[in-house]
Amino acid sequence: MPHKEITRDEVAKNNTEDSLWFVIDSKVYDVTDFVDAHPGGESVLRQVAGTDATEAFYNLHRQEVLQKYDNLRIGTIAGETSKVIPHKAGDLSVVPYGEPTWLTPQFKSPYYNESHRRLQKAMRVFVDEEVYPVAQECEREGNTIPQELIDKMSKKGILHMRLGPGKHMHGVDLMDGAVKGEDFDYFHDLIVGQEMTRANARGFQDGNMAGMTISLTAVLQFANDEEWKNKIAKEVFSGEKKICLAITEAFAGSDVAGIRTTAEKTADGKHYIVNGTKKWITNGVFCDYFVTGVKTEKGLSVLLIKRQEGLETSAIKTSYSPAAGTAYVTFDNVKVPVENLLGKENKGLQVILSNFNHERWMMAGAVIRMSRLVTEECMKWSNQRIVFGKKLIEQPVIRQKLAKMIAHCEANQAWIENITYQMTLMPYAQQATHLAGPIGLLKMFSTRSAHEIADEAVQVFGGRALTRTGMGATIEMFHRTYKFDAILGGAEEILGDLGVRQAMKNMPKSML
Ligand code: HEM
Repeated sequence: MPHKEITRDEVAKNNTEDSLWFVIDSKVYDVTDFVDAHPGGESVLRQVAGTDATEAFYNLHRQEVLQKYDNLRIGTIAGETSKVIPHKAGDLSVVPYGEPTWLTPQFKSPYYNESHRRLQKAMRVFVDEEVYPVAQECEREGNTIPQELIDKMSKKGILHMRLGPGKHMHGVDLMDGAVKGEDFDYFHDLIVGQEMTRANARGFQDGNMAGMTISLTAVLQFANDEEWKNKIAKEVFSGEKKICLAITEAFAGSDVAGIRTTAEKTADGKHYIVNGTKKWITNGVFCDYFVTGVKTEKGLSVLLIKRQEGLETSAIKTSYSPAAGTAYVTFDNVKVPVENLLGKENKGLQVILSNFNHERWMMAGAVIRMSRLVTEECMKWSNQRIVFGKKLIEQPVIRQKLAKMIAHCEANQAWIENITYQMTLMPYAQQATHLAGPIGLLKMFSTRSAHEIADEAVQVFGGRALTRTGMGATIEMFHRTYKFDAILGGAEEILGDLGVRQAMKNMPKSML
């Protein structure tokens, strides 16, 4: 039926109570039975009955609406072809600046090779087909990630990849052979993070194993028993068990040393007894293991604590979706075997700090990608929306806003690629010495950019940026949630300060 050819005269005749047709982009829609269900109301559809409603439609809707309601399409106008480009899974954006330069055909990049391109393609298809629909539903309904998606990601090696390069990748099949585990580098890592962000659901983005990416690393690097480490890693990488990082407390956020949860050794020296609370614990609601910062006799220590009697979690309501599984965690005389100590007793700060750089770099990558998605939305909207009788893009003030947004996106992507390149050449310990500062500054700047971009995007979209559904949904979410990137993993001010302090360590002692 949809392939039927229909003339414009025929469409024009169907403008009655009993038969309501119109044309959008050379395709004919019969909305007779849809009028009652149309979220925008019945009268607006009757006004365009029998006519070409392309302009009216695109002034108010996203292209995806037509894909969703494709069952209303009854044919095409004889002799005409569609001008709208429908999105297919895996497609690159055709909007200028909608992709970073390395994914733009007319530009070259020194950083990416064929395996990066293969991985990008495979990830784009996977995110479009598998992650996006689940992410959107979880974000909307406030549900945490379904096991089915975790299992699919585990099979594709995505859980392994989220931890970055390392021994845990050796021999692992990644996206059906897109890249060998042994060859996986920080550019592959950047690609995975940036592609996953495109699911465009900020609460879900953290709910999608963010806890694992910042806590399992501590087990892999600091477990004191190889066999025990391998058992935990296997459980988590298979998706059977979930793990998160429990450091922050009501008493201490960026000020890690200020935590008050205690771990006292039992008289026989075989256990720690843990008491205290943790706040803002991403994924805590559904996790089996908690990599927990505790106060021991002479300093900070880190313990892997299993969910058990005495350990309770409750959901915290935040400004993003409960899909993140953000928890308040209480420990009441929780008994933990001493074998669960990560690193050395009282030397926990090193364990906690060791993963900060990767976490911050990863967060910067994500917010930079999300900023681009928002900029792309603004480019599309400005080109589509008619106000005061002309396209929004024809207003110089709008072009100024877009120029600013694009400049922020391009500057940040170029900076993160430069830092990523340095990371590929430095062992982890050297990264801490030379890159903790630049990564701190990058994260600070990328969230300052997000602040500017969110602000401008709301002005471009107007009222639609204030509603959670419809054309402005992406902007509404970004404006409501970009602060998670500005606070989590170290607040902007702390990171800026870290960057300058680290720079001053290399300042020559003599006056210059
Ligand atoms: C097959 C054709 C159509 C479908 C499937 C459709 C579907 C929808 C949907 C799902 C929404 C909710 C908002 C969103 O998700 O974007 C909506 C809103 C709306 N629609 Fe339609 N629509 C169609 C055609 C039209 C046409 C031709 C007009 C004529 C002007 C129209 C006017 C509106 C209005 C005024 C709103 C409210 C927009 C807002 O609040 O910003 N629709 N429509």
